[in-house]
Amino acid sequence: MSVADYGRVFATLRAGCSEDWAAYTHHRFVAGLCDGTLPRGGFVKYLVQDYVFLVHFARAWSLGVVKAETLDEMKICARTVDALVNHEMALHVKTCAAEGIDEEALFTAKEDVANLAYTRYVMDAGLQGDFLDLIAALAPCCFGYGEIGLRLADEAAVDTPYADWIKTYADADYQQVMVGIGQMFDAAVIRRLGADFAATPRWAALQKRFTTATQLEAGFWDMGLRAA
Ligand SMILES: Cc1ncc(C[n+]2csc(CCO)c2C)c(N)n1
Repeated sequence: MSVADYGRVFATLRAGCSEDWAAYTHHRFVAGLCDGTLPRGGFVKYLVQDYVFLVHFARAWSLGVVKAETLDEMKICARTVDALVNHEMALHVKTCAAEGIDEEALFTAKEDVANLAYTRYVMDAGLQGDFLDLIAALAPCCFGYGEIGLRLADEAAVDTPYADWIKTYADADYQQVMVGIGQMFDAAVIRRLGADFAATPRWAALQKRFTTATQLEAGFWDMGLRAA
């Protein structure tokens, strides 16, 4: 498994904002997860905020069901909503429970503005635009964490206390979900814009959605470091 398996659309968008992409995926917060030097307080603050993030992301993926034009698009979006609310959030609940934070406290946690800005930006991309606008804004989250998970599984210190987090995103089943999302993205873009999608007049606007969401991901890590 490698990022090459995430598809052509993602590869093109990633190459279209390589500096922002590097700032997101090689952020100091990520380096701290990798070598274990990230302060625990920063990680817990991040996880609490990330729980709220996933609640709103599940809403945005649900909007994908509404905006889908094919059954395959609908299935992938519905499956992702299920993965988020019934599986991915379990990591947050388990880790936070060990810190004395229960799920009710997670659900009602006060959102940091960097968190709020990101999820509402994605939601608005989908409300204002069509399915492609929505998925361009959703993409950095999926493929960025997939890419980070794969890299950290190789590079992480054996004794990093963040091995559970890394395992969640490097996990083969999880990677397969990312590959499925990447295939759906490719099909959705080619269906609407054609195989030469990057040469179409719409492409710049879709790249902008992806780049902005990538910058908001970096801002999310910054928030975790502010708490540390
Ligand atoms: C700030 C932030 N960005 C991305 C993810 C990872 N993520 C969230 S939804 C999703 C798609 C389906 O699981 C993925 C990979 C996260 N947890 N927190």
